[in-house]
Amino acid sequence: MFILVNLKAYPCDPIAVATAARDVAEASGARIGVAPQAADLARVAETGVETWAQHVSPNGHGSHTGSTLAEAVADNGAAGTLINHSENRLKLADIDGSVGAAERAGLETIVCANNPAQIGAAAALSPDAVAVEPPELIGGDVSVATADPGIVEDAVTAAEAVDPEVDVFCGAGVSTGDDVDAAGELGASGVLLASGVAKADDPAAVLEDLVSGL
Ligand SMILES: O=C(CO)COP(=O)(O)O
Repeated sequence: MFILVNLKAYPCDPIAVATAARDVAEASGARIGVAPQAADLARVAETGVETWAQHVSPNGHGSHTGSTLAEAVADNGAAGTLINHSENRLKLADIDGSVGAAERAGLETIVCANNPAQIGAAAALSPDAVAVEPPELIGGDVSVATADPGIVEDAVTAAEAVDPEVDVFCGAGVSTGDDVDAAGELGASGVLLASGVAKADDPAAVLEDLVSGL
């Protein structure tokens, strides 16, 4: 299971979380990534943790003010990028463009989607993974695997029908090792989470619990 911690724009210390994630990953052998704000990518990557961007733009170099260039993200140490997070939704053509830009820059890609129908559409763009995150469960206390297990199973089925090579992750409300285990039992091969770690008093303790069943 891949555990990707999305720091969003939470007011946490990205270096403290990244250092804790690196240490827990090394001690446990689990794969843990951290996705900080774009401006923090290089500092987070310097900790040695697997570093992800929260977004890349569909465009390449040129007159595109305000872009997050996939090439710049890769040059600053990111291994991969989220695309189309529920809080940063893109048009279909731009999701396609961002997947292409990320792949040209050598980044791994996870395209987020709200429901199984969108998961099927996202899988058709051939990212490395898709992630189902019901918006109403994001930031809540109950994990998607508990609150709506059917949406995870249906997302796995939808992606499999389009492209069996595309991994399926899930996210929203994930904060414990039991949540990670439940997601795996439903067919997910990774989880995205944010508030459970970014808002924790002791992120290292939460990360240790998250990997405890792996
Ligand atoms: O949006 C998410 C991860 O990308 C999930 O957020 P929470 O873990 O805070 O529910």
